[in-house]
Amino acid sequence: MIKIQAEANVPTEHGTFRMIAFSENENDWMPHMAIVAENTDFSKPVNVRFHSECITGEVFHSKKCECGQQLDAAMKYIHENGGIIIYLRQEGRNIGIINKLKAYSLQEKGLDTVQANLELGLPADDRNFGVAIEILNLLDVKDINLLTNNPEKVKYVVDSNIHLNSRVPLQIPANEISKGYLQTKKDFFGHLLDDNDN
Ligand SMILES: Nc1nc2c(ncn2[C@@H]2O[C@H](COP(=O)(O)OP(=O)(O)OP(=O)(O)O)[C@@H](O)[C@H]2O)c(=O)[nH]1
Ligand SMILES: [Zn+2]
Repeated sequence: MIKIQAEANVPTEHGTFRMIAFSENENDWMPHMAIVAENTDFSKPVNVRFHSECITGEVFHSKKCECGQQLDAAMKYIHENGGIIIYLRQEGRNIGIINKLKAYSLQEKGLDTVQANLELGLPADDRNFGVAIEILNLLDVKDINLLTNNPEKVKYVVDSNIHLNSRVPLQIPANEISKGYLQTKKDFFGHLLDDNDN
């Protein structure tokens, strides 16, 4: 069972957030995180994003995906409207950074995101959002607006004890490099993306 291990207020470029670390024990160096905007009103549906770690996109501003821009957009959104980002340590859709770089290497040879994972003998997406539901329960959140384009995340909430009030799209316009990646998300995973954006 995970629990809150530590929490503190952290000022950022997007405002100040309460950062909370969740794990089974305090020696976990990669705990899941929740960042809670100061003006969050828990008596109304809470804006929530489940965000999977992407070191290439978020730290190094990779152009292959839109994860860094989505994280920034979500921080800005919850700073303005209240809400929580649940930052999940699911690098590379939970195959880890070593396997993700191996997959990128295969992508350089022409495979798409999904084909590359399968070629490595790994699932196309190995994530489970159950832990995000657990975190919402620990924070006593019962009703949410979910910031996502991913129908799988929507399904996890619908199948849980949390009420889904609405889905808020979080679309970032494609660039020349991310175009194919976004098209695969739409075609293979059924992500809810508008045509004119990718
Ligand atoms: N295996 C693999 N993982 C990737 C690749 N590109 C991005 N990722 C990972 O994908 C995760 C982000 O998931 P996405 O499927 O892009 O988006 P999502 O979070 O499911 O959906 P949204 O809520 O709409 O953003 C992060 O963990 C990234 O590290 C890739 O080419 N291969
Ligand atoms: Zn990414």
